[in-house]
Amino acid sequence: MDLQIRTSTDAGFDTEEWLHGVTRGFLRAPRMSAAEVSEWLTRSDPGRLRGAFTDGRCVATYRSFDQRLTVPGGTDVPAHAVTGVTVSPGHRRRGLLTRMMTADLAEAKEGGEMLSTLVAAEHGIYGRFGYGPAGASAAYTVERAEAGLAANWTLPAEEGVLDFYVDGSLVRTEGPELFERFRLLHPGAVDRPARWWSVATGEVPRDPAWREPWFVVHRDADGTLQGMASFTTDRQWDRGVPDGTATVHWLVATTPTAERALWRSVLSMDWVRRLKADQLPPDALLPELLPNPRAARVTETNDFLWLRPLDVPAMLRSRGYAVEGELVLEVTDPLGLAAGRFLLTAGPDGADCATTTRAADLTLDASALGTLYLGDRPASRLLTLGRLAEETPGAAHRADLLLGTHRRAWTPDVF
Ligand SMILES: CC(=O)SCCNC(=O)CCNC(=O)[C@H](O)C(C)(C)COP(=O)(O)OP(=O)(O)OC[C@H]1O[C@@H](n2cnc3c(N)ncnc32)[C@H](O)[C@@H]1OP(=O)(O)O
Repeated sequence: MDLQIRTSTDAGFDTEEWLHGVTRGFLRAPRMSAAEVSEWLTRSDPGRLRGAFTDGRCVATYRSFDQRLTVPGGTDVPAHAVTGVTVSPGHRRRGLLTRMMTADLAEAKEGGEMLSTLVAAEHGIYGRFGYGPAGASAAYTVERAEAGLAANWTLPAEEGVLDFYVDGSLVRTEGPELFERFRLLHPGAVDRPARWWSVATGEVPRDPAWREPWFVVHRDADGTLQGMASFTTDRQWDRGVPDGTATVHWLVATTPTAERALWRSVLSMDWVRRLKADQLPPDALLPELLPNPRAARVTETNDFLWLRPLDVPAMLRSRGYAVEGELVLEVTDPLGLAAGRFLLTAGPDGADCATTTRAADLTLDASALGTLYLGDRPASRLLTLGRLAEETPGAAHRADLLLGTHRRAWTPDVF
């Protein structure tokens, strides 16, 4: 049967059928409702869509779009984000993903993009395309009885004000500006498009099981918004017997005071006996914000953000470095997009990076460089794992010092 890969700019690309292909591919529903289709088409930045069509049906989907990514040093850089990758079970392992991804990455390179990002559904899929795990996420559970919080805990007036039960419209109005301040504090964080806020506050059509979350905000003593959190409790659902679990879906705070106030406020609520949060960094402050840090347990950790270099000099020049140093990197690349030998000269005042003929200090592939870029895993760890080779003795340790960061890279949102 005739099968064609089309991009959204090609004649005959059926966007509605492409959307059905995505929901099928992630086993969400055989079809999207008409309201959901219309909402997606009117509110979303479609980006660049690719799909494989046969007999009017979309059997493979792929989407890339423009994103902003925070890098070490607290600046944000443009990223070529990839999402919505699906191939229907009857068409897998025939190279459809390979065809869509290699074409898209070649176009991104051609268009001057410096790096590509994605959240990998499974660990084994994207390494072959030059992506490496670049950050991590962790799920936490806190037992209130063990946390050591006073029964009558309230926020001291000098630490600001907590406002509970705020409306979704306030979150949509004030949340984006707060989030822009917050995300520049966290390498690995990505921007939230306008649609993100509409979905998170229930402004767009949701499935019938969806429950509106609670929102709580923190303002400092000067009245400036410094934090915001969204959570639901098991009392909101009609199923099972509630056991007092509150699930924090997201919590953004621009000061330690706001962060402490928000975590403690949810844990101190009547009816709440346990707090769960699935999408935190592995080095989250949460445990140490509690009188008894042992009350917070990591229940799961995962790689989350994956990163693929496209323009090595541009991306290494764009991030910050805490110490002075020089490094020559020999980068290999199965797709030939980022290969070359590069000299990085960096320090607190800025960085330069260009191709060089000097002897290499480290040899590594594009995927390993993707892993190193945000500083989440040290080069010496990759050396031990056999993911890079040291050509100059001590070079991996020098790379640790140059590329290392004081907090782990963390992406708060799925995209
Ligand atoms: C960024 C995101 O959107 S993540 C979401 C990813 N999507 C999903 O998880 C939905 C369910 N899965 C799928 O739709 C498909 O299995 C996909 C998209 C992961 C793979 O699509 P395919 O068209 O089958 O991939 P393709 O045929 O190009 O395979 C390329 C290579 O990757 C390998 N591969 C594909 N999927 C996997 C996997 N899940 N784990 C390990 N290896 C994999 C293949 O074996 C093949 O290797 P080979 O060339 O050595 O034989």
